[in-house]
Amino acid sequence: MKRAFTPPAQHPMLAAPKIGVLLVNLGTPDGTDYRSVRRYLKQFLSDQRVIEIPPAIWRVILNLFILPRRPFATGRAYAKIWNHELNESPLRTITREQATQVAKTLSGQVPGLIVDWAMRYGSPSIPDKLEALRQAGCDRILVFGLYPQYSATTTATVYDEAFRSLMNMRWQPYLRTAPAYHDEPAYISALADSVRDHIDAQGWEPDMLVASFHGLPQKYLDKGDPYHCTCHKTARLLREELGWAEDRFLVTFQSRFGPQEWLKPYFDETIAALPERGIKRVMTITPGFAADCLETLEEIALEGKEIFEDAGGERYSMVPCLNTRPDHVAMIADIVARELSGWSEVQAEREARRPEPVLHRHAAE
Ligand SMILES: C=CC1=C(C)c2cc3[nH]c(cc4nc(cc5[nH]c(cc1n2)c(C)c5CCC(=O)O)C(CCC(=O)O)=C4C)c(C)c3C=C
Ligand SMILES: [Fe+2]
Ligand SMILES: [Fe+2]
Repeated sequence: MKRAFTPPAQHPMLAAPKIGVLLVNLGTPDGTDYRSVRRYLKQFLSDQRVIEIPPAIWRVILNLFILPRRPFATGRAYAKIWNHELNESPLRTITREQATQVAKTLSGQVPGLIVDWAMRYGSPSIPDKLEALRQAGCDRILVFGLYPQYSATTTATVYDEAFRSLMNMRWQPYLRTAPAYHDEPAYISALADSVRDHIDAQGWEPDMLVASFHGLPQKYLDKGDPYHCTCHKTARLLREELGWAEDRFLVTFQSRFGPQEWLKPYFDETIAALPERGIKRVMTITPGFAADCLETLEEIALEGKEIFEDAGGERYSMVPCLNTRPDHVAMIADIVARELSGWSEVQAEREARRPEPVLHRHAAE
């Protein structure tokens, strides 16, 4: 006689299967106070993809020389750009809004899709969000690093963390990662349109457009990180899309950290030297950042203006990051849709087969 199978009480019940998308940016502290910034910096700067000094030596330097002091200065910098209304950093506000907008854009296109967001450092964390997506029924998840230019220090560490999170799951979702998009035509044209829109809004033409990318230690380029080359490719494509001459466009690298040599030319030195060459009206753009953050709002918009004006510059303005511009949201949504190829068809079939949400059932039942 056939006996009915009784699943154990703790047997997982699976919600109707769905597809998840997790947009991930770098991260940010929970507050501007010493403790919050220290916690964030400790996690960030303990990442061996970011700091390649042997861990035993680096731990001593980090704990004795960096963490006792740097959180004060970094906290003061965050305080200048903090979103007081929501009590969070602009990077967090913008990333959340990007996820909401991408979800809206794709809602009619891909059935059963959940779009969420996470931060590589700080909260909400990648493991927490992957677990939440799994709980919501996502058995296939696309992780999308919000970095236009691939670097081991950014893109790779996001994907490392995502795969590491799966190590703790008994029932893993299937994971895909989205490629960086430094030369996507839609990204380049959104950048060019953002420059044109900014010039219109400001009502003046710059003598020079300075494209500033976050720096890396020169050593990482020497060891094979492709980031430097892809930054230059983005910049060249942007200049060509704008139709500007080479002498009206510069590429620089910002945000040096530590005493070693970083990618050159350095942003601060470059803009300080422009006024004496007669270049008095400058606009800056930061194509390497998908969202405005400390590095753009404080370092480029505020500090950069001060450096340029102290050196005799007359007009200075930063083109905002692509943030939630409709062309940026559409570009992200298009890449997501492309990278879900195959999965969206499977999902459409699942939806067609199953009008009602179905709980997990055993074949023997
Ligand atoms: C966009 C690409 C980025 C690369 C490449 C990158 C490399 C990199 N960064 C540090 C050290 C710091 N970065 C900090 C802030 C920060 N970095 C990025 C992006 C890239 N970093 C962003 C978007 C932000 C801002 C986050 C926000 O909340 O707004 C900081 C913290 C601030 C400070 O204390 O100065 C540090 C430190 C290294 C060492 C590195 C490559 C090796
Ligand atoms: Fe950084
Ligand atoms: Fe290069």
